[in-house]
Amino acid sequence: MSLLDRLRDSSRPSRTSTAAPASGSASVDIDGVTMRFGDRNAAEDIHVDVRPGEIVSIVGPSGCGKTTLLRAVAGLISPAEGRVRVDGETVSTTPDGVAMVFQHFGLFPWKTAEANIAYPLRLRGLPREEIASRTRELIEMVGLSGFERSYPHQLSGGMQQRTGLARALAVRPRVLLMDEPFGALDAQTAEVLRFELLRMWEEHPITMLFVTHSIDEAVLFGDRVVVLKGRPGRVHEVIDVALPRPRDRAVAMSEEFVALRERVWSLVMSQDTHRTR
Ligand SMILES: Nc1ncnc2c1ncn2[C@@H]1O[C@H](COP(=O)(O)OP(=O)(O)OP(=O)(O)O)[C@@H](O)[C@H]1O
Repeated sequence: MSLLDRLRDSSRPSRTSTAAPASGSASVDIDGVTMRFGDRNAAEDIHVDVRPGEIVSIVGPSGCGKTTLLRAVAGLISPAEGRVRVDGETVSTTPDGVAMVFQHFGLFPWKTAEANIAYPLRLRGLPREEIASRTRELIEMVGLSGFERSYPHQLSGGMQQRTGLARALAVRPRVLLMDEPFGALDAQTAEVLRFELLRMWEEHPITMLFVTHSIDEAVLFGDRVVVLKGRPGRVHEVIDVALPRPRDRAVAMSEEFVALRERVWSLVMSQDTHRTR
C-alpha cells in the first residue's frame, strides 16, 4: 500500500466542487492575529478560518506579512495579539502534523535527496526499515526515482522542490503551509508542478494555506482567496472560488476562472500596482 493510499480516507466522498472535510486534515483558525517585530507590526488583526481539507490562498503586496503569518501557524513565531489554533489547540510550538514548503526549497545541501526526505522521519526516531520504505514511496510519488542519491546542487530547481515537497509530506501532514512554492522555478516547471500537486491534493485533500504572488495560482488552488492589503497587512477581502474540482487545464481556461482571476487581480491592483505580479 502506498503512502498516498495510507493517507487516503476511503470513506470520504470524492470532491466535485467545494471543500469537504477530510480525515487526516486539521482546521486552522487564525483568530485576530497581529504579528509584531520590535515596535512594528507585520500584520494586523488577521482572521482566517480554514476548514479541514480546504485550500486557502493568501495574496497581497510584498511585505504585508504573508510569510510571517505562515510562520505563526507553524509555531515558529508567536502572535503579539490574537491566537492561532490548529484543530482547536492554540499553537505555541510547531504543532504535530504541520509542514511547510519554502520558495527556496530549504534543503540541506550536504544531504542527498533521499536523506533530506528522510530527515523528519529520523528526527521522529522511526525504525530504519520504515524510514527506508516511506522514503522510497515518497521518491516515487514526487517523481524523483533515479535521483535519490543526488545532492541538491546536482538537481534542477524543479527536482529540488519535488524533494522539498516529499520532505514535507513525509510526516503525513494534516496541514501543509506553502510559501510561494513555485516562485523560484521557471514558468514551464512551475506549471507542471502545479498540476502535479493539485492531482496529489485531489486524491488526498490536506488542509493547505497557500501563499503566492501569482493570482492565477491563488485561484487555481484555492477554495477561497484571502486578499491582504497594506503594510502591515490586513484582510481586504475574501473571495470564494466556486470552481469545480479537479482543477485541470480546462478549468484554468474557463470563463469562470478568468472572471475570478480578474476580480482578485483588481482587488490587488487597487491597492498595490508595482510590487505584486
Ligand atoms: N525576522 C524578522 N525580523 C524583523 N522584521 C521582520 C522579520 N521577518 C519579517 N519582518 C518584517 O515583517 C514584514 C512582513 O514580512 P513578510 O516576509 O511576512 O512579508 P511577505 O508578505 O511574505 O513579503 P513577500 O511577499 O515579499 O515575501 C516586513 O516588513 C518584514 O521586513
